[in-house]
Formats: sequence, structure tokens, C-alpha cells
Amino acid sequence: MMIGVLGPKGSYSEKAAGQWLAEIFPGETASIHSESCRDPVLHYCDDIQDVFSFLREGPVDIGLVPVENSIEGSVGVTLDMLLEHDVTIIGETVVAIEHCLLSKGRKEDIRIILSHPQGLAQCRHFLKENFRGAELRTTGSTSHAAKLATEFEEMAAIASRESAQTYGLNILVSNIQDRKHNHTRFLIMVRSDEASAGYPYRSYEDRTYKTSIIVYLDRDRPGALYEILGEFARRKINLTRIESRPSKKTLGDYLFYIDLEGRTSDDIIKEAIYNVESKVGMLKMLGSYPASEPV
Ligand SMILES: O=C(O)C(=O)C[C@]1(C(=O)O)C=C[C@@H](O)C=C1
Repeated sequence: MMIGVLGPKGSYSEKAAGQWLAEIFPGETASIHSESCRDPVLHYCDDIQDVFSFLREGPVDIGLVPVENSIEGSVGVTLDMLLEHDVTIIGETVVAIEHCLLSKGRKEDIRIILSHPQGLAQCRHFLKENFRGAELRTTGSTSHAAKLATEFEEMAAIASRESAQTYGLNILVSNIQDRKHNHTRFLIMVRSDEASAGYPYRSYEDRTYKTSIIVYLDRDRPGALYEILGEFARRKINLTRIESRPSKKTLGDYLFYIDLEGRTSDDIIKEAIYNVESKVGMLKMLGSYPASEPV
């Protein structure tokens, strides 16, 4: 079983994969590099688009991508890819993100700071207060930034504690994100034509399930969104997230990404989604899956 994640080694996506596997195979050693956990192997991808492409074309069987962060909000490219690709979400996991400033050099020598755009954005205050004159450069992932920072002493990376160890860098400052509590939610997906196959899955008796959908209203008219939300409210279905994303057709035209509590095997969810479908231009089902433990 090959799991596609953002690489190289040391990324938060890798951490998320380990955490998810430990939940799916409780009691087994959650090592993604060993023979345990029914042999999962990580396939490190350069960017989020590649996770989706390798899932579609192989060799990846399961894709894991970040979707939202508690400080910075949605990961736009993931939302776009969820619309474009034929994938089904089978799980989610929430990871605590503690960014560190890593370098080979000393704090006073740092001229260039590298990180994934999410990493830079989550540490905006720290950067403004401590490195006003430094050049900020974006990389494909936080671990890619750490790998690059090994090359020059004037470079530093915003990345995880694990990356410091992996790439032999010093932790100059730890916990530099703008808020102490910083969490990123990751989605775990399979190809939709494989969704009924035997991917690793654990049925939880005690867990809330979530269903994710994308809707496109087609025609802007008063009360259109209100009508859709009414289908859920009337049935007392709790929405855990609603996010708009440009349709990219014209300015001011949006898609809505909705997460709700419940699963499509529940009649009430089936009925609500059926009714919503009749009111919108497009509805895409992304899947029903066990919600992660509250953080
Ligand atoms: O760069 C990484 O290490 C990632 O796994 C990506 C990512 C993201 O895109 O949100 C994951 C968690 C953090 O929020 C910062 C970066």
C-alpha cells in the first residue's frame, strides 16, 4: 500500500500519515518505514497537485493532503484539486503544528527565510517582529525548506522539530507560530473507482461521521444559499464547515464546500442531499468518513 504525501522526509504530511495509520491500526507500531502497519510505504511528492496526479495514475493508492489550518484557513489548491479529481475521502486527521526556526548558522546571521506558504503565513508576527529585513522565499513544503537550509548558514527554515533532526539543523527558536494552538486538518483519499475496494478502514462505533460535498449554485439569485442550508437546518443536520472558493469562471462566482455531520448511509442525510441536488447546478459527493477526535 503506497501513501502519497508532500515530501521530502520530515514534512507535517508525513507526521499526519503516521498519526492516521496509528488510529487505523491501533496497537501496532505506527511506523511507516517498517514492515508493521500492514506494510504501508510513503511516496514523497513535490507538491499537492502531484499527490492527486500520482493517485490517479499510480503508483499511489492513498493520498493524504492538508486542507485547512486553524490560523491561516483553507489550503486553496487542495480545494481546487478535490473538484477536479475523481477522489473519495475516507478519513481525516488533525495534527498539532509547532513551527521552529531551523538553521546551520546563528540567529544574527540569518538573511533568507524559507518555508511553505502556509508556514510563512502562520508565523507572520514572529517574522515581522524578528526578521523585518530578511528575504522570505516559498518552497514546496516545510521539509523542503529545511533541506535547502542545510546549504548556507545565512538561510533558515520554518519547519518541524523532526525536520531539524532529519537534516541536522539547529533549532534557533521553537513554537514561533502566531498562536500557541495551531492545528492542520489533513484528508485521506482514494480514487473513487477504488472506494469500495479493500483500503485500510476502521469502523468506529463511537465516532461522529462527516460527509463532504461541493455545490455550485449555477444562477445567483436571492436566497439560493439560504434554501440549501435550510435543507440541513430543517433536519437538524449540523454543518461543521462551509467554505466558498472561486469557480474561476468569472469574478464573484463561487463554489461552496460543505462538511456536515452524518453519513450517506443515514436516511436523513441521503434525503437532505437529494433535495439539495435538485436546487443546485452541480453537487459533487466527496465521501463520508469518521471525523477525527476533537482537539
Ligand atoms: O509543508 C509541510 O510540511 C506540509 O505538510 C504542508 C503544510 C500545509 O500545506 O498546510 C502542512 C501543515 C502546516 O500547516 C504547514 C504546511
